[in-house]
Amino acid sequence: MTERTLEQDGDGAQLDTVTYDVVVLGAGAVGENAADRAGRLGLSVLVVEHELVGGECSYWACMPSKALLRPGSVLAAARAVPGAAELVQGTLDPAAVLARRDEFTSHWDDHGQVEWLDSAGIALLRGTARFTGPKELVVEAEDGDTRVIARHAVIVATGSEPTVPGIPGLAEARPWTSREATAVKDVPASLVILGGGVVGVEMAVAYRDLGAEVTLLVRGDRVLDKAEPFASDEVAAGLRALGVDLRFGTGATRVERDERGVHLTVSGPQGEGEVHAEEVLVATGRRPRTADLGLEAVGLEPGAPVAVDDALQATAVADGWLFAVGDVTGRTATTHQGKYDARVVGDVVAARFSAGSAQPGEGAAEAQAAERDAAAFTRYRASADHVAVPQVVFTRPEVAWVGRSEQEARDAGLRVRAVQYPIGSVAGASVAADGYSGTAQVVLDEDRGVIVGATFTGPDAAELLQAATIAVTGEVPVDRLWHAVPAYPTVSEVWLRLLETAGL
Ligand SMILES: Cc1cc2nc3c(=O)[nH]c(=O)nc-3n(C[C@H](O)[C@H](O)[C@H](O)COP(=O)(O)OP(=O)(O)OC[C@H]3O[C@@H](n4cnc5c(N)ncnc54)[C@H](O)[C@@H]3O)c2cc1C
Ligand SMILES: NC(=O)c1ccc[n+]([C@@H]2O[C@H](COP(=O)([O-])OP(=O)(O)OC[C@H]3O[C@@H](n4cnc5c(N)ncnc54)[C@H](O)[C@@H]3O)[C@@H](O)[C@H]2O)c1
Repeated sequence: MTERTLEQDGDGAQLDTVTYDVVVLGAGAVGENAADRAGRLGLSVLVVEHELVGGECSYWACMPSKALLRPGSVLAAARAVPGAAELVQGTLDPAAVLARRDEFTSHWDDHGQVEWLDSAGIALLRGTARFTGPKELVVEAEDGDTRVIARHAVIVATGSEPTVPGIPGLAEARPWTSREATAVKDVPASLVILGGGVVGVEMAVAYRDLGAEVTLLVRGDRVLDKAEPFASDEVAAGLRALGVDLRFGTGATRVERDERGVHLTVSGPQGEGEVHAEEVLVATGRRPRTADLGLEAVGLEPGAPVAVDDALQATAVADGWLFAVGDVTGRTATTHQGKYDARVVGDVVAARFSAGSAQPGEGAAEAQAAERDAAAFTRYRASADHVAVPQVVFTRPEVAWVGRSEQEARDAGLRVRAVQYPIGSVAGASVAADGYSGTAQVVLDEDRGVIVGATFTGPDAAELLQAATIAVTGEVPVDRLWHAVPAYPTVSEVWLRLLETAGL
């Protein structure tokens, strides 16, 4: 049910007031999914968005970055197969790559996503939302402010934004963040990247493929510090093979920009030095977008993540009306995992506050009871976040992992054994590419006889991941996995080799 009224604000001005059952802040991929499911049993849902419907992933993150990376990977795949390789001459066509990227971002036009919201019966209010109290917000827009009241629940899905370290001169040097890197119109001749996390390594590959000279400064001693160490080493070797100037133990201490580009004073194992480039990309992590959200009006700390439980309910706010999901929680940092949480929070909100149920034959009271008493791994609890989060890094080699690394498993007190196999040794890999190079590893829980983590590197490693995610999430005993026969000759035959190596 939706209501619209005109009220007077403190200055006597007329203020449009709208009331919805559920209000979602942020129409990124995560907010859209949460809104969709929250409304499925008849609750009225409003989404507030101050930029583009579709959020970061559609316009400045997943989609454009993968559009920039894919052509280089296709070229490399063709070059690894004699017969095709001879026909692949020269390098990428940057203009064509950027044109295809523009198609992926719908030229930064969100009308297609707005149509989807309409078709799903979700209302959209454009403007910047700020809490004024529990279940109450003001949405500021150019054509005036609107007071928004949530009858039952507010779901915060405002995402995250890049951090820019306080290196002297960096902010004034107009650095790129992931936004500029993914929306680039002209490929610079040279790029220096700060940070060896996911954005840093993916953009190093993309810009090298597009013809730029790339320098990657990593303050620690490895890239991708959340990956298994062997995967970090393989990505580092891959970057160097592509011609990236990869420097470990190195940070920028000062940055200046003039008409020739950016000039960084860097400090590393060889002492102080200088790096010059046309542009500098800051890829040093992200923070939740909560600084200007009026969180203080509901007793939360502005700028901090909104902490939530497995039902995605805010843990520090009374009365069970506030929920949060996606990057803003600090709990997930990828679109797929944020959307998983969004499905959970949507179902939780729908069950708690609707007069109906999504389950055939189940009434509202039963749905509420089912949600209230929900155990882990039911549709009402985001349980996979703790044990089975998948991540793919689209470098060359690709890296894909799920669940716990060997070290994380040991730190959690599990008695584990890591089992590795070189993927290039299976018949399917030798068909896929000459000189296929990659590694598969599973982390076996010796006490329970199940896989608690897996990592794959190599061409198209991403496509090996879902089988591992199913094994980890389903806690499939390895004795039973033995009977999941991989087809011959596919790369998936590495599963058989892993199990044999484990002793089956
Ligand atoms: C370069 C890059 C590449 C990535 N690649 C991948 C990938 O390949 N795969 C993957 O799974 N993940 C990837 N990610 C991560 C992924 O982009 C994020 O996890 C995802 O976008 C988070 O979605 P979200 O809906 O939580 O936030 P967002 O997408 O940031 O959406 C939040 C929305 O809220 C709006 N908003 C914020 N504050 C307000 C306010 N006060 N009022 C109104 N609206 C507001 C914003 O405008 C935005 O539209 C990548 C990230 C980056 C930076
Ligand atoms: N393929 C994907 O799924 C994908 C792709 C890109 C980004 N993302 C998501 O986006 C998020 C943000 O990516 P990101 O790469 O910005 O963050 P990140 O946390 O992955 O990496 C940031 C890196 O910068 C380093 N760093 C931090 N401060 C620094 C400083 N002052 N100087 C030098 N280095 C510094 C950190 O040690 C870390 O290695 C990630 O959590 C990731 O999950 C996902």
